Amino acid sequence: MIKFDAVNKRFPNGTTAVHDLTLEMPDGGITVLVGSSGCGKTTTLRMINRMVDPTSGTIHVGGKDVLAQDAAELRRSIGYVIQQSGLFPHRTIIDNIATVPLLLGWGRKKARARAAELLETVGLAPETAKRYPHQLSGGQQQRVGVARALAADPPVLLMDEPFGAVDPVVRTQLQDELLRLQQELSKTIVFVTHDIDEAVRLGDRIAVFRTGGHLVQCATPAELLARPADDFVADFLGAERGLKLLSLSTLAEVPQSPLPQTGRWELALDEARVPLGWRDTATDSSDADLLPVRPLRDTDSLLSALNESVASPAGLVARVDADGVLTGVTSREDIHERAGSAHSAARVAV
Ligand SMILES: Nc1ncnc2c1ncn2[C@@H]1O[C@H](COP(=O)(O)OP(=O)(O)OP(=O)(O)O)[C@@H](O)[C@H]1O
Repeated sequence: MIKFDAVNKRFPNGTTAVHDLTLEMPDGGITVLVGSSGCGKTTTLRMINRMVDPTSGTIHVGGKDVLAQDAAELRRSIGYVIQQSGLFPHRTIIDNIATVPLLLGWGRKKARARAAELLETVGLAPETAKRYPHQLSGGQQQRVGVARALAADPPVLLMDEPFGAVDPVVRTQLQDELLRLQQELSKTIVFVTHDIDEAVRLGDRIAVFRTGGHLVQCATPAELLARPADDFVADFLGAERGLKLLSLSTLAEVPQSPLPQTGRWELALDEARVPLGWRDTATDSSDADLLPVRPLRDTDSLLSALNESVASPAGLVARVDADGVLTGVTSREDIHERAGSAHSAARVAV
């Protein structure tokens, strides 16, 4: 666990970046730090590995006071990922990833073997190893940055806007990868972002900061969305915070029924019973006129289901298994009902 106790950071020019911060970041979880620009997120993160030292207060990592440890040694024992990936431009990818193991005296062979293994872990092809950073896309460079931070298998990973510089599609992929990796590795991760959707998606806990380095609220995503501590947090979460809450529940527990055989709209299926689109039986339409269907799986969110139920001309969501084969349908009313109960549950649960 990472523990901040009454921590203050005042820079020599008089700026208070962090004000009286007391915060616990649990072991094996992702704590996301959010807040507007300049509210002290990066400074908070950098105090964990002593790139910045606090003016007062204490910080413990795994029960040890960081100020009592050698700063360089501490830094090597904590993974660190930043927005511009921070790769060494004149070193190959494999050597970039092997940096910390080499510094720790692992020997070139062992360090490279570990780096090659990590390339695969973060979803990069083995031939990437011999390339240089400028020969990779932004998203690939970020993956290398994550691999490099994981190289010495540190228990703690600090990530400062790691996916801020890539487009939204790549960003979602990188978030998925991080969640998959985290299921395997259970690192203690501190993740800084401006993006509240990213925070809700990744965070086990979210800490919201206000200008002047004040922590306003630290809670699970569901609690934050259902019960923001004050107007500042509510504004920060945005007008759609009710909908964001639905992104945290899945369709799994919403009942489904067999495809109705009557009604104006018919769901066209292929031979394997994979949905193709909605056919309007009131007109003389062909397969080319089918209206689009976006079938959903049990793992899809209630927010996706609500979206699809509004878009579907039949007001029905087509449900499919992992192979895309139809398992049943769910009505718009059932999804609304479930959405309402997800809200009531989040309001009372703490
Ligand atoms: N080395 C420094 N010297 C003086 N002031 C600094 C220094 N580093 C940061 N600050 C100031 O401390 C405050 C907090 O900065 P910090 O980078 O921690 O915020 P942030 O929330 O990470 O911001 P952003 O989201 O824009 O990255 C800001 O007012 C910043 O200008």
